[in-house]
Amino acid sequence: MRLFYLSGWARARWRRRWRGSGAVCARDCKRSPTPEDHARSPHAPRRTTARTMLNMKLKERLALALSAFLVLFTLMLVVDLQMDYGISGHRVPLHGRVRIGDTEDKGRSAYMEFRKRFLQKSNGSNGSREYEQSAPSETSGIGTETESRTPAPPADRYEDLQKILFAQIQGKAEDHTVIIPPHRDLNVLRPDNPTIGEMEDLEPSVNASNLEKFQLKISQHELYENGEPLVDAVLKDMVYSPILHVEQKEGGTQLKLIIDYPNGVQALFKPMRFARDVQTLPNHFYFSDYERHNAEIAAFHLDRILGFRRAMPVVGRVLNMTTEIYDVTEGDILKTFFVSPANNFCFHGKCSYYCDTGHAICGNPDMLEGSFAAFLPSSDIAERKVWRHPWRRSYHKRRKATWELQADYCDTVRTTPPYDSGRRLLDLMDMSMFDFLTGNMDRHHYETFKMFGNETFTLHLDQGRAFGKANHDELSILAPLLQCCLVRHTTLAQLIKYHNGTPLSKLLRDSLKSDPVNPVLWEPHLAALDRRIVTILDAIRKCVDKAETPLQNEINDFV
Ligand SMILES: Nc1ncnc2c1ncn2[C@@H]1O[C@H](COP(=O)(O)OP(=O)(O)OP(=O)(O)O)[C@@H](O)[C@H]1O
Ligand SMILES: [Mn+2]
Repeated sequence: MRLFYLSGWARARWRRRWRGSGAVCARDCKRSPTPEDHARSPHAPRRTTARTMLNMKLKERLALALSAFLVLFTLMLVVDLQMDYGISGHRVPLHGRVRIGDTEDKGRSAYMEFRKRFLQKSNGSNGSREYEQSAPSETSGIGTETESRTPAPPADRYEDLQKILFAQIQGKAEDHTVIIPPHRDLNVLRPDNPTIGEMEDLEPSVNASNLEKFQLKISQHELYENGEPLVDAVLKDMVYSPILHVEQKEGGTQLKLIIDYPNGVQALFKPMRFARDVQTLPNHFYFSDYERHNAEIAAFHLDRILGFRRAMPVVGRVLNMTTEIYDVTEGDILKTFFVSPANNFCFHGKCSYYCDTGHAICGNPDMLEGSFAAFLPSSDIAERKVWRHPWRRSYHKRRKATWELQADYCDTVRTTPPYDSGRRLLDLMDMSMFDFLTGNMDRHHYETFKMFGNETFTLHLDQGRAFGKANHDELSILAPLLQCCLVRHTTLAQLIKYHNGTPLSKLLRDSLKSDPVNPVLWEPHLAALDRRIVTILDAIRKCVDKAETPLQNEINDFV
């Protein structure tokens, strides 16, 4: 209504315009029309048509009328289909969800839509919004039976998956092909679980640092035990110990510093570049994304909450760039320090990405926040093996990786050592879920400790590119899980526990409160965790359904 209301001022302007144009016409229309005017006149063609009609025979006139009627009727049908007036008897719900590029599924989705509406009606509820919201768009491809038979539940508690977990605890469903029960999982069985200290016959010296003690306690199946008090001790040392020396770490793509503390303690430092709410640039590929120090901190906490314990302890700390970096370093890096136009102290170091004046790391004015990751044991004590990740991305802006092109890629991986037996493939499934939760697309390699052979855990190293897009869930990170349809009983149990109980976002938020640079994560990143858990659980459910009724679900492939 407001649109049609004209103020006094506007009305006056409006009238003036009309009067103005009328005046123009009155002036112009006085002169005799030229042939050009004739052609322009709206009456000219109408007059010609009438004359032609008169000259026609009756038969021709009838044929013309019939054609006109047919054209009109066709037009009506088209309008009917679009607007659902019901003339054609073909009803398409006006607000029905339309899926683009889903030609095969047309019949089925129409059926699903009907069933959904029918069930809601008969249930007398208005739960359609909740239903739509509880169905994650990424995995709600072709509806499963579970989706259709549920009359808009307020929240899906994944009771079907819980049933399998319960059966496995009671010693049933032991040969499940998707959910691997504890008694078939070497991470649970742990027939042997020696520590690095035991393997190397090393004991911490009398005045050993907390980190040295921690390193010697790293075992075949995890970095540290659940509740290990040394974790907190190591974190505290990295925050409160004086920094004796700093040098740039060789290798790697982006700037990192090695921090030396007293007593031989070392940490890997990644500097803060942006505020917490700065997201990955939309036109940046994962491989040209900047590293985020807070992602390293949050990922350590998340890895611990999920019970993996495969990430080294990481903590945040604010440094004085003058006394804690510039004064205690030497070499080429010194030449890269400068004072910015905003009077902040900056440096850029030397590395293959973003190590130039345009991408400098700047303090405020000389206080710089960063992440400090406890150092892994040196290669003299525990050498590491670097593995190419089978689901590595192409790291090329146009090329695709093999796993993106082959739907049965997992069959190849499953039959190739070390993925054909033991815990390794299950570890990659965990890593895929961990990375999906954090949005980390940068898992090109992974590392293990050589001394433990193949039956050892995979380290969760380098989470610098995680937590970059809070509102985007990158389903391709789940490709290992989606293509192999394999998950540890223990991992699934954890995910269901967080989904049905205290949300993962809350647990992580609470855990991060102990960090000196808290708040570590932007809230939307925390919210994303709860949303992504649902996607993972949906994916596992689809795998289970597919395993139980393979033919019916053949078309339900995700990737
Ligand atoms: N906590 C640690 N202690 C000791 N060394 C580490 C630690 N974390 C990582 N490293 C080593 O440093 C290397 C580089 O670290 P990281 O992967 O985090 O940096 P990066 O610049 O992201 O590397 P890239 O660009 O190759 O991914 C790793 O491959 C690993 O071998
Ligand atoms: Mn990296």
